Amino acid sequence: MDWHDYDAALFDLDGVLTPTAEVHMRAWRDLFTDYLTLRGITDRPYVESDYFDHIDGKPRYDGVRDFLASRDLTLPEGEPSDGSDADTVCGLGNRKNDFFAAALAAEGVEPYAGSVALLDHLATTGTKVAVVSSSRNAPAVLEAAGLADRFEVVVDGQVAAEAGLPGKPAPDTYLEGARRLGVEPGRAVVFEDAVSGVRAGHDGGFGLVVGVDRGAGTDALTDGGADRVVTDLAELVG
Ligand SMILES: O=P(O)(O)OC[C@H]1O[C@@H](O)[C@H](O)[C@@H](O)[C@@H]1O
Repeated sequence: MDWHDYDAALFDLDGVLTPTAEVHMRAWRDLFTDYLTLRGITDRPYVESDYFDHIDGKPRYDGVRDFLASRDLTLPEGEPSDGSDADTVCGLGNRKNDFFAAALAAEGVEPYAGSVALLDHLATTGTKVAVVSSSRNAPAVLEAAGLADRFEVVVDGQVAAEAGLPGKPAPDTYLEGARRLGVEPGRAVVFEDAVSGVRAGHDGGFGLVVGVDRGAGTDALTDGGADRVVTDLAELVG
């Protein structure tokens, strides 16, 4: 990998820089297992592949809506300010966030060592870096992981909602990250562990889309638009 071929690297956060995709995954499992059980829906319980097929990488309320649609269920949209007990798309998403916040507070977060090694390397090559995450928790996770100071540009779920940008798999948040860095998408590399995210990078016309396989699978990431797939970002050092 010759980093002089590129001006910037845009990183997804959960599952790329920090192992928090797993924390989100558990929170979604707890939410939907409770939800389906309480409603007596037992014919198709929540299973692990539901996360990768319907939720992974998408903004909070899109994840709720898309999972419910997989079970032919719909709920009123509600408002982001809905309490976590509201039977709305936003209420369920906020309930999931209660599970996520509790786990983050209890467990803390350490970044992936290989990802830190790549960030250290990019600091020496002068490559610009940004975080592009669907999560509204991205600033808190970056802070908890000790990575916040490394990124001047962070396009997170809250920023996207305020700017009216559609979330992944739409390319808009990655394009906004490149715009804020002042680089052409064709000269930037996207790092993503979710199929929705590699699709966003591919459709945004980025110079290279790297799939990071943390469980989605090489085939799914390649089919989604990844140009190459790695299991650790240290593979891209030097
Ligand atoms: O609910 P939040 O923190 O805004 O996160 C939304 C999504 O953020 C993404 O980064 C994760 O891959 C998803 O699993 C998560 O659901």
